[in-house]
Amino acid sequence: MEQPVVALTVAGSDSGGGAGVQADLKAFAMCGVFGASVFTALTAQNTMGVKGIHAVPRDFVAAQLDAVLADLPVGAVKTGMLASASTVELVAEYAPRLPNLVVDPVLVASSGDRLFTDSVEQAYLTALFPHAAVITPNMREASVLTGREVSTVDDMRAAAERLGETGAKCVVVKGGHLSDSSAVDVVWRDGTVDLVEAPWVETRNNHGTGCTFAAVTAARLARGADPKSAIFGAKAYVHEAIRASADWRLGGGHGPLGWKPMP
Ligand SMILES: Nc1ncnc2c1ncn2[C@@H]1O[C@H](COP(=O)(O)OP(=O)(O)OP(=O)(O)O)[C@@H](O)[C@H]1O
Ligand SMILES: Cc1ncc(COP(=O)(O)O)c(N)n1
Repeated sequence: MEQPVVALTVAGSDSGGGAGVQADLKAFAMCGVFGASVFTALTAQNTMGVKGIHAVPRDFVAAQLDAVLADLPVGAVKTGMLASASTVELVAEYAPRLPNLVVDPVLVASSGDRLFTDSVEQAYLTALFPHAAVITPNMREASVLTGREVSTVDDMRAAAERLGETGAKCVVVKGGHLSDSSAVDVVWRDGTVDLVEAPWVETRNNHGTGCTFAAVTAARLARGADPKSAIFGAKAYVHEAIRASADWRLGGGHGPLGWKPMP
């Protein structure tokens, strides 16, 4: 009998259900992958913003990682909100045991609220990125991480090349914050750059797009896809999921994405 493929998310809880672990597990399920979850933080959050963060102590993040890795055949790992430099460093220590590691360097929520309790940029750049199969900063995160403005596709390309110097095998700079008629992401791999595009969907329901993109990438890597096809599949899935909820009015702020099973 065929056994399920397993992916693991290491991320924060979004009490509003749109982002974080809640979004990741939904995306894994839509890709036919069983999801395990290590919580790094609880957030008191809704579509309007982040009201509070309660970080999980480092030792208990480690205990969760130990429990999952000792028992389940994890095929890929996605990290989201890691909440503190200490947790970023902890995940880096575990990285040799984390296959197909997709790092979404979450710094700020779509509401503009900070999602970390101290300065995590350096820990991402020097400790975690060198272990990553794919990293997925958005434009704002790429700007913070490179110390340069990222507001055009050329800037995204330059940022992707610079972030490739950290040792990450593949870099996706996501363009969800480009005001354009098309949603363009820049994919850097082995010194070559590709653009991946989808039509722009006019909606305010974009809470969790980044989490979902990285989770689908990890799910597809776990199922054996190569990085490029995993990323192109994630782009197609996110487009469909945004379309599925484009007309919803759930909550007073940035609403969540819908879902759609993906072969
Ligand atoms: N309105 C939209 N229409 C089509 N694609 C979109 C839209 N908004 C975002 N995307 C796509 O969703 C993916 C995630 O991009 P985005 O830049 O929003 O990430 P993010 O800022 O990390 O997400 P989040 O809002 O969850 O933090 C990218 O592929 C981006 O192009
Ligand atoms: C727990 C958690 N993880 C990640 C995000 C980023 O998602 P978004 O930028 O869509 O708010 C979030 N808001 N909350």
